[in-house]
Amino acid sequence: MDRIRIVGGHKLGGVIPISGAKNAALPLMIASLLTDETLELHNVPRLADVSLLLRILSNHGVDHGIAGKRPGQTSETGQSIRLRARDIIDTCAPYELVSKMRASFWVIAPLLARKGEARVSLPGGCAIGTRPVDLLLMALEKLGAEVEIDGGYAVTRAPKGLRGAEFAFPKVTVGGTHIALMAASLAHGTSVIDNAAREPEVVDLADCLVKMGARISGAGTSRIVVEGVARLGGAEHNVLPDRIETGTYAMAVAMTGGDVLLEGARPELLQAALDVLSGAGVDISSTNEGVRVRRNGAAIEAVNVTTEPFPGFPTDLQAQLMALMTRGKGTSRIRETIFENRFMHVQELARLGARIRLDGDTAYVDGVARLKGAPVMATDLRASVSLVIAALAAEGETMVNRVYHLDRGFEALESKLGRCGAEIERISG
Ligand SMILES: CC(=O)N[C@H]1[C@@H](OP(=O)(O)OP(=O)(O)OC[C@H]2O[C@@H](n3ccc(=O)[nH]c3=O)[C@H](O)[C@@H]2O)O[C@H](CO)[C@@H](O)[C@@H]1O
Ligand SMILES: C=C(OP(=O)(O)O)C(=O)O
Repeated sequence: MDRIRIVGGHKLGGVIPISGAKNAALPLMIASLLTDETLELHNVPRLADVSLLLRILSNHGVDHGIAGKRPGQTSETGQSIRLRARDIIDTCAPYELVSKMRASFWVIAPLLARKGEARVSLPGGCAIGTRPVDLLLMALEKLGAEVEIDGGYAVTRAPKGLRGAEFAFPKVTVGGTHIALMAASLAHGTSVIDNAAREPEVVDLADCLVKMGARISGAGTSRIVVEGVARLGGAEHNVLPDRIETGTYAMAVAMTGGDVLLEGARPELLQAALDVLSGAGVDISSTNEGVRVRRNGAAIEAVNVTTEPFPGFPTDLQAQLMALMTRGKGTSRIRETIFENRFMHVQELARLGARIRLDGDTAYVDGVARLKGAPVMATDLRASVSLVIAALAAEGETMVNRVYHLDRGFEALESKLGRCGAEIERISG
């Protein structure tokens, strides 16, 4: 199994290109199941989750190919892919594939909308919480599907097609909103989705569906209206830049000190996180090329932050912020409200010398003068990268084990950081 070795203590300086967003690319790829024409996606990150989803989509009959490079795309970052689901050959998504990645469950919506049936394994448990799918199934039921759980599978049928409906999610759910958008786009009649997720990735999916012929208004607000259409067609779409990758590198630069341009980043996608960093004393500025992050000598001030659905501070940046605050001046308070068990990084950060107390959904982080390298291991994607951030500022060597978590969501991590002066290498095997 690969490991990443980091020797801390180097300031970061230079340019880090921001990749396409994993969490936008995945639902966009799944949307290819809604049409028999070609969906061409650009700026798709080269990630393990993308490769796995391609396997899942192939299983349903999606042909895929890598399209030519676009200006600015290197062999290391970003790819253009063409997806075509001429016919759906299988409406079952098996346990072996779906259990590896939560987002793969979302194929349930286009399979049902296009073929009138779907049998999809319930997604596996995950290191950040229980993550039920009750609200996703509720949305499909509201749109006229019959749903039952059979042998660990969600089995849904709508033999006469889905029909538009008006409903509200009792809790904001990104995946629920994605699948409601896809299903409602091919339903008979109009749907109104209240308390919809406002995340930029939802807007990106809606924009692409509109290019495919869907009639959607209000994406990005908590009330989305979808007028169903009889069929959708092909389209070409650029995946939006990854706001979580942007925030992660911003925190890495804040941690080590230095001056880095996050090229292609869009500040409006993560304003809450950038505001927290500014409040902590980090110099953040928007330029025509992206977001510039600087910290030269100033102390990192402690923060008081609660994770919330967009436009609030994202749960996917909570672990990274916690890593940064291990070097903060005073005690930071970080409250996690989205996932009940997203603190697996706490015990690993402690190996590096961090002082963190947990009290229910809140972590209290007492800043320390120095961290020291150690072997660490994390159990999920963002927790893993929080260890990388801490290691960049720790004295001596840190070995981050179980790198496959990082490969799920961070494209070319070692070379992006290495080119900015970090001492970081992957050790294979
Ligand atoms: C691939 C992808 O885009 N993943 C993101 C997506 O996950 P995902 O779409 O799975 O997260 P949700 O927004 O659905 O989850 C939000 C909350 O709702 C709960 N819930 C969700 C569905 C349901 O049927 N029942 C239920 O109770 C969840 O357990 C969680 O407590 O949004 C999360 C919240 O921004 C991010 O952390 C993930 O990175
Ligand atoms: C939790 C995440 O992903 P997933 O929903 O695929 O587990 C994430 O991207 O941080």
